[in-house]
Amino acid sequence: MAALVPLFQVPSSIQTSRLKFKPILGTSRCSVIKCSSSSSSNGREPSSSSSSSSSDSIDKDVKTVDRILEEKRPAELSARIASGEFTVEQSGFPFLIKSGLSKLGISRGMLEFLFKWIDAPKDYPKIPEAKGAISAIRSEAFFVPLYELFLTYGGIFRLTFGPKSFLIVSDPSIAKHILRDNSKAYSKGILAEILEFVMGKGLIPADGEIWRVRRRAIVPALHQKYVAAMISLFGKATDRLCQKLDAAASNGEDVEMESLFSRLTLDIIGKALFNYDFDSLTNDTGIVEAVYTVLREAEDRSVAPLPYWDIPIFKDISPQQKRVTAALKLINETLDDLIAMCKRMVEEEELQFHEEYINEQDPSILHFLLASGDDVSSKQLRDDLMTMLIAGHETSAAVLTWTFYLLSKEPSVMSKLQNEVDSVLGDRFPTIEDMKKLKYTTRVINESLRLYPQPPVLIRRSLEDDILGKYPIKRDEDIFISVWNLHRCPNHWEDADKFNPERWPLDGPNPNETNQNFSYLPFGGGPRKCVGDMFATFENVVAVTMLVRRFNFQLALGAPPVEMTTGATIHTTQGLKMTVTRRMEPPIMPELVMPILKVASASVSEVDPAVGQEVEVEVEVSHAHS
Ligand code: HEM
Repeated sequence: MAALVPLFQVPSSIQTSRLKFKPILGTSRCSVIKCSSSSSSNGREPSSSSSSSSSDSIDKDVKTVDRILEEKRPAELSARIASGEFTVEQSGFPFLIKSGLSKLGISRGMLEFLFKWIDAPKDYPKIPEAKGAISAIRSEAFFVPLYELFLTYGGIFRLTFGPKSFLIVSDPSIAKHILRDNSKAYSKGILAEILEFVMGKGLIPADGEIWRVRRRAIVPALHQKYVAAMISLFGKATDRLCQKLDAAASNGEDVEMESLFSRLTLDIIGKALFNYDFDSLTNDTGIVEAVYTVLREAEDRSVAPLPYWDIPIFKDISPQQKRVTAALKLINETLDDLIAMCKRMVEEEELQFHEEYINEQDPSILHFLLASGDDVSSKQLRDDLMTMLIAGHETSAAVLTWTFYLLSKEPSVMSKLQNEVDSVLGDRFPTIEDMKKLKYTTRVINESLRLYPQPPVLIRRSLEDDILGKYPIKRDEDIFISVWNLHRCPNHWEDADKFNPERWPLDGPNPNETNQNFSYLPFGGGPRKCVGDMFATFENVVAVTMLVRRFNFQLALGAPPVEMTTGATIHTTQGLKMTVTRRMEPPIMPELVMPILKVASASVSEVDPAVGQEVEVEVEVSHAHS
């Protein structure tokens, strides 16, 4: 979730002109995120296959300029730091006394002890500070100019707009410190404030004791057997989408994939969380509309220049706010009904609760929580369900959207992917056993998550003074950890902007924040790491495999350019319009076998909520029937 409010709260009158946030690299660095609607880049004649020598040489020139600029940038920064621009000068009375005592032979250790409290902050270098024109970042997804600033100012810098300032972190070791090693010293800050209206004290915004108790209750619900059982749910839901695409392919209609992916993942998460079929791929019922009203409001609040929702009279008379209140009421009532119904089911059940408990009729997380005897108020349960509904819906939809966008730009990756799917699945529904075999598909998802992390920024607030890298910080600092920057850092990644699933060896471990030492953190890290990482990975793998084995996807002719905008996750500005065609040579036809209670093993990284430690576990997965 990216709450961006503060970036946009400062009036332009207090901007300084010392540094303009003008992208230094020109457009080439960002070309991967744009495609024009002209015929050469609409996916029918992918630009990557063009081999004209003049464009090659232009490409080379651009790369050389990029490289020179990239090499120059650290040098410029070093020169600015060396010039003392970012360093507080050592002057004043305490400094004079200290240097006098030093000359008298007092040891350095003793001096440091004596002067610790007087000049501690001044002994440290000052965090590089970027000040600038807000207009420059308003025009595009806010994390793109943050990337340019990162190249200039380094792995941690302060972004200042008048009286407000934020620390932007793009250094893996500092990210590790905040998220894992000293996570207790950080809260969710602004994020919790913005999401309160919809998530209450749910797991994402919650901090402290409430978070600890709820995390302990919820993590066990996503056990291996549950995730395995979800595979068939993913398959059935994607099959409904395939039917829709089949009709579009027959009629020669283009489809807007971003909204279809949003509906697919809403249908999945509704069933997975509380056994409710939104059926949003087929119907626009009141509840589906209510969910979208609330989701859009959460995103609008994230980018609002001021907290309009708190203005006393406005919030009562604004039609949009009235719609939000009505939508929340409908969702809450629906959730209350579902909770009540599930409670009755659990009461009537001959319950033998155990670690991998699962109810065959209703394998939902809600059922697990109630069966576990989780002592929780209905309000808290509602907050948790709503949190997971949002967390598990928008993120997966965004991953699928950008994966298909990337695939449409790289036909060679698409055909390699289709080959794997044909040979592993044919036209059968995927099973849990297939998840281990679909290695290239998983790498495609890994790589898509590297280029388009969802969310692109993690938000924290310091609860106490701390030291980040070599810089001391005070409590109440708002911090944005830019996963976008970490995932595209040119020093860490070769050809950082290139969609290249081959960068992850097929026989290597599944990349995660632990084995990539916090340079790659698609699901966060530390005790607050995503609880749905395995669920989401399998969901994406199932959806991708089932779609690409039946269809080819190309950007539609004349479609608007695919550009990014930020809400909670990275959205497109105008949708992802694609032409879908049935594959010419369909794979060997159906062996619709769904094995019952087979056993497979999977390796996942999990955080023990009790101790907040990452552990790599090898687990047995019992696969429930389809
Ligand atoms: C591809 C899909 C997904 C991505 C990329 C993703 C990513 C993330 C990330 C980066 C965080 C850490 C946030 C932070 O540290 O501030 C997170 C937290 C969380 N995610 Fe996911 N997520 C996905 C799917 C899901 C699903 C399917 C669920 C639920 C079934 C889920 C539930 C949660 C929850 C509850 C948290 C908060 C955990 C805590 O604070 O203890 N996510 N997710």
